[in-house]
Amino acid sequence: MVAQKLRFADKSFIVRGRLKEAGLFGQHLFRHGGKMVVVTEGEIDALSVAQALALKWPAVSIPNGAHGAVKAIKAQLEWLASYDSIILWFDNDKAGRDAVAAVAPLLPPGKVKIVTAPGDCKDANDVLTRVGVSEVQRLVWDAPTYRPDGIVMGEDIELSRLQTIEKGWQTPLPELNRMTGGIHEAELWLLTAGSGIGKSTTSREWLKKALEDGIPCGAVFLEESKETTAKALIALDQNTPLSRLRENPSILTPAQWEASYRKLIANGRYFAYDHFGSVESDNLIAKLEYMAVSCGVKLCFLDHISIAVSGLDMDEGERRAIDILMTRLRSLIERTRMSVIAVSHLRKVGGDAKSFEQGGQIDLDSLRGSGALKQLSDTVVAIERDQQAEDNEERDKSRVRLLKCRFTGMTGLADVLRYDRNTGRQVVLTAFPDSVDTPADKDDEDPPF
Ligand SMILES: Nc1ncnc2c1ncn2[C@@H]1O[C@H](COP(=O)(O)OP(=O)(O)OP(=O)(O)O)[C@@H](O)[C@H]1O
Repeated sequence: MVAQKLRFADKSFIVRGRLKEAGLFGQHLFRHGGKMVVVTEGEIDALSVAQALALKWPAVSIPNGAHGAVKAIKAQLEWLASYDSIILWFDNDKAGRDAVAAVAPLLPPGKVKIVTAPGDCKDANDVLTRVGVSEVQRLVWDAPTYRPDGIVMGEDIELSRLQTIEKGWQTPLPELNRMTGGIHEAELWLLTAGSGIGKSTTSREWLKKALEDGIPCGAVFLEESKETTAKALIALDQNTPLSRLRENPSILTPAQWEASYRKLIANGRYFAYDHFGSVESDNLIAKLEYMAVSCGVKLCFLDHISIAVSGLDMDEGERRAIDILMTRLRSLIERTRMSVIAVSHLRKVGGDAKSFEQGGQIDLDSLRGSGALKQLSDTVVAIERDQQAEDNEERDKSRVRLLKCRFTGMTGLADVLRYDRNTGRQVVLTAFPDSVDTPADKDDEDPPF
């Protein structure tokens, strides 16, 4: 005997000796190893379970109540693990439930089962005295196996959910669509190019098509006001260069303004982020979450990553800030299932290599700021163009290069685009391959998300 616990009629108790050395209450009666052991929160509960199981099965109790559960279990881990099945039956109250949640992950995975006393019964002794022996037996034998949060049995993954069609939204670029399958639910796409090559122009073209396809869209263009973005969409719709429309709004008739405005802006599915010059990253993530959850946005355009992190006050600089933003963005996308197309910049090329503004070839390591950009994105699309080409036609021609695509694994050159200076539109020079749906074929289809 190393210790004695004395319990008085008023439920107060004192301890004599060294309880720390005593192990679990009742443990000394049972051997090392066996099929099953029941662990309760109190001594009387252990006696109750033992009696209900005809004294044939080990039943022990932690010595110090719920608050000492973790320590007591940790000290006897080896002995408990020697049993095939460890049944935890703690009290049906907050302290008991918290103790089970803290103790269960300490024990070997797959061995732990949990009993919860039914209804208003507090513990095993309560069940024995108020309901009876057979209920105690039933609860012990039927105890469900403990599984940590987030672990799912294969059987619980429904077959029908595996058979759903995963259709991507088709961008305006047919070859890119063929190579990627389009933008699927909960995907993070990066769009990158050298300075002034046409990232924003491309994003707006895609945004316009998504709105026409009936998809609720978010427009987070951090370098321009919400009015400029809206004006740019109207300019695209009216095949007018934005610069011309800004200088002279009356090149469009009131009816033209109204028609494009109703179609693309005031249509119930266009949501713009009014950033007022503040682009603090925490705030940005909260706004994106709101767009996804409360506004039902399925496709969000974020132009661009570097300005989104400029509000983050980070000693470690831009790389760390981009890591954090990308990680938050990724988890937001997983939570909300919204897809994001984010614009990202390129680093300066070193040495004699051609710059990205002069048509230099882009690869994944050209992304500026952090490895997280390529790692956490599903798809990375680059646009290459020689801004300084002698030949006008060559200067306005850009090549779309797929750098990464998780969905299909394809990479390489995709579409070729020509920028039409008279209309401000990107014209796709790629021929529509037979296998790709033309926009006309898709008229009567539902949107993919
Ligand atoms: N393929 C193209 N050929 C020629 N000019 C283009 C092309 N695409 C866009 N432009 C024009 O180039 C200018 C810059 O385009 P845009 O703002 O889209 O570039 P960006 O890559 O987003 O620039 P930044 O790096 O400053 O964010 C715009 O005036 C646009 O009209």
